[in-house]
Amino acid sequence: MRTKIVAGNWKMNKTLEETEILLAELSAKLPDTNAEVIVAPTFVNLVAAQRSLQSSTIQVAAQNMHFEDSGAFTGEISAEMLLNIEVDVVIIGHSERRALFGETDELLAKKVKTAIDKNMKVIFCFGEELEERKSENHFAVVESQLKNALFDLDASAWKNIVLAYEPVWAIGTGETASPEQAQEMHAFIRKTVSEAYNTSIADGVPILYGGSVKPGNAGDIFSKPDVDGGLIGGASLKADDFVDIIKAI
Ligand SMILES: O=C(CO)COP(=O)(O)O
Repeated sequence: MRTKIVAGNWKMNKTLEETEILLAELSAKLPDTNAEVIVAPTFVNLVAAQRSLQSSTIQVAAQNMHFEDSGAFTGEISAEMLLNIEVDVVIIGHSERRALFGETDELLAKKVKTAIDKNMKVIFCFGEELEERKSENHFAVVESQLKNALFDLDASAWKNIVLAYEPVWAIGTGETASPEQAQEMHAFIRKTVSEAYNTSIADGVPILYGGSVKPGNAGDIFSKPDVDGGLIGGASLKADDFVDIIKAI
């Protein structure tokens, strides 16, 4: 049985006060669930989030990190700094980091390697753009994103990897991949991991779907056999919506 995960990527949203209010609400309303629940507030609010969630099962993740431990990297945050505040989950490779901040597969491979070396859990994001789907290149794009950033990892690393398939055309657009499109791609991803490693690694790795997941569509998407949960953007910023999505798993 694979781990089910519902993770909220808050992106560049919520002040300190808003973070504390949302987490208090979420903690109070969190349903009984076997799924892991993760929230990723912005860096400056991670310490407060950890404090607010001290007696909760909700885990805290960072949205990004640098691959070096320290040094002259203005504006960056290291794995060491995250671990020092007890954050051991990190989102790497989000399409906004790739598209808006120029993060390449090569850079992402370094970040993943550092996080894995430090025994952190990595939520690795990838997915095709609209043009790539229209030209039917989506499988090739996803395969190369996985290969370039992950397939040099030792087999033992995979116990700490979570994959998050986020088709760029579905992020923040209100347009979701259909449950069938998500299942088709997730099955392809699992096959690709199986060919690169083995079936036991492929069967064990949680694959999340992300892109306009809402309370109204979460149940259908999560019902697919290769969809192990979701990475939620906009709908994770409202406690009631996020709770309803958790209930749908
Ligand atoms: O990018 C996402 C999560 O990382 C998805 O964002 P939305 O749920 O707002 O489409």
